[in-house]
Amino acid sequence: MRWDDAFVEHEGAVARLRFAQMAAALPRMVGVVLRAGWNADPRALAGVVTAQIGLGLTAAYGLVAVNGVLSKLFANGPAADKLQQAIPALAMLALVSVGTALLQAWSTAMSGRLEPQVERAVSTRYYRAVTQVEVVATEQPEIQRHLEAGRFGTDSARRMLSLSVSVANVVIGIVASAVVLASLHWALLPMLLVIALPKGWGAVRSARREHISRRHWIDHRRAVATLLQYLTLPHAAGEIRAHSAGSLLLRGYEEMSGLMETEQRRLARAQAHTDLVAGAFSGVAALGCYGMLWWLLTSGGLPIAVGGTAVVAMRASTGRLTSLVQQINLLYEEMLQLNDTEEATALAARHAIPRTGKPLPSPVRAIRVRDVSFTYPGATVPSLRSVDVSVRRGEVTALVGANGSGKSTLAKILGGLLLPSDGQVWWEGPAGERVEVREADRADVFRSVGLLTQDFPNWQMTAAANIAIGAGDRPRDMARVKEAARAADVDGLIEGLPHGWDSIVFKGYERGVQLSGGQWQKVGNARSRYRDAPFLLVDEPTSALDPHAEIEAFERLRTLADSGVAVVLITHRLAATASADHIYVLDHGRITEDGTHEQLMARPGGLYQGMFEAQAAQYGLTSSRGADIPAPWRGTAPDHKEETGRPL
Ligand SMILES: Nc1ncnc2c1ncn2[C@@H]1O[C@H](COP(=O)(O)OP(=O)(O)OP(=O)(O)O)[C@@H](O)[C@H]1O
Repeated sequence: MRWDDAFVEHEGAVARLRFAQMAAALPRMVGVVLRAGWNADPRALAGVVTAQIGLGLTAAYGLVAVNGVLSKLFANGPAADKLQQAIPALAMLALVSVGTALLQAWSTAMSGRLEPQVERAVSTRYYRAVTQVEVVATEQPEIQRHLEAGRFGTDSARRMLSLSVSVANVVIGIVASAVVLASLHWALLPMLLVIALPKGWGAVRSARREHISRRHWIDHRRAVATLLQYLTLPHAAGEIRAHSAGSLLLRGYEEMSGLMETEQRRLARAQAHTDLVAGAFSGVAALGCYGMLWWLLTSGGLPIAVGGTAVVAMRASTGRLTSLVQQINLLYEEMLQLNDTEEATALAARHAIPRTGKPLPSPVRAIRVRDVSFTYPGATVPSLRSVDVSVRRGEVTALVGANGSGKSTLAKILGGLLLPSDGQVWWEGPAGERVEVREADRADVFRSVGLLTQDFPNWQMTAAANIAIGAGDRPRDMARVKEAARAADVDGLIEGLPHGWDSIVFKGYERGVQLSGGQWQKVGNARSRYRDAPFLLVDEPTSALDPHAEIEAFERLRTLADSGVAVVLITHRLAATASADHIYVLDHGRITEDGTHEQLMARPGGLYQGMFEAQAAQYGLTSSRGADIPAPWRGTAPDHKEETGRPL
């Protein structure tokens, strides 16, 4: 389950990334973090930067003070006098320590304030971009993987900020030491670099290796996480016990974890090898440096006090370098992850639903689908072929057909979620003025549509939120939430729950309750009603309802259509479609028949007639015209056509 295709492609890209390119990428990524910090809280960012510069200066003054103390101590004269003369330099050292502590505290307070804001800014930008991606783009596995990979870097921004602060701190300290060392003797500076380089090389190499590995195994990690999630999910609890699915899942987890452990072992071995090589080179370099210092001291090129300061500075700098290498290693790892998030955000923007477009006619009266074909990305056959459909306000339009015939795909085309591969979808106004969906303002399209998909989400939220989320672009209106719940016949149930509308409709939370499948479907119906849109697309809205609830639900849809809404009903319950104003029959992505129930039943050997009679036979009803079949709203709803007329 490794990310095979993308793995090869991605490995190449990362492997080609040379040290210089990575060194160039680091400031860019730190720039992303700093920009996010500046936009979120400029005062806190300015505080952190000032504190860091101050810390660099105190480090330099500290070394100057050490040099002052040592020069006095190594000068000629009685010990008491030398100590006396060293007092001002010692006082400066003490002052520098107090200053360092104060600046450190200030930096900690400011970066603590800044970090969560930076994380929020980067996360919000990423998640906003991801939720605006065209549905069809999310169907492409390589896009989906890149978008998914971006998720791991959202908190990297926070860690990068804290690491950048530490790195800046250490770098400023090292630069200060370097300046002081260079001013003592020019040859001391290259020594510092020679010690640092091998460790820097080792750190970058390890970080790259880990990152490449993480990218290869991204699908694997997702699968392992999903397996574990099933084990604790309440809705899977029954099957896990009754079908012994738990042991199967655990076995799968163990096998997959075993593979990951092998990879971890490989990484650990490679890292140990790199560390050894880097440590050996660094050790040899340190030996050479101290040898050179010895030579400078013995050949008289360096006074003994300066030699002492150099040893203090080099020891401090070597300590700082070791910490710098560790910090840069972490920083680099975080940078690669943040880079993934930035790339995912940019990719999402490239595949985003356009934000501009022509406004729809006001009011929209109909949607006309003309000669529309649609093929899902990666599919070899089209799911829709040259489809012509008209959906009018004030009517119930039914889509029927065998499994996989294209009904849900057509509903998504009607709702503007998918754009046709060929053909047009026109949104039409009262005087026949029209806008094609590709040119339309899609936000306007989405505002005009209420949608209940077959697999609508059961949000782990309160009952009220589960309905109000049907119109996430409007502030919650409890009166309308209750009205929508009443329209879906679920208000009584919710009000009877121990915490009423505030009950969390998911077991396992405090105030959590469990709803049945049919009750959930009513909540889903209420949600699409709350949308209050002129076009309502409902895909199998009654599949989990009992017979009475089902009949009532269809009657309510009829009433809704009579009030001027266009209802598009997808169902396999053909008794319900019998009263639809117009029925389209799909077969392998084509519309093979359309008309009223009576017209379709009058076509001997027709697909609709065959399906209807097959269902009727289950009830022992045999009429070939379906006259014996009680349509759910026959006789109960007013004659809507007479009452409302056909608007178009
Ligand atoms: N996301 C997708 N990616 C690729 N192919 C898809 C996708 N969704 C559906 N299909 C294919 O498109 C065809 C039509 O599917 P669709 O879901 O529209 O059928 P349907 O008529 O709604 O079926 P059902 O009655 O079973 O709900 C099927 O062959 C299906 O496999």
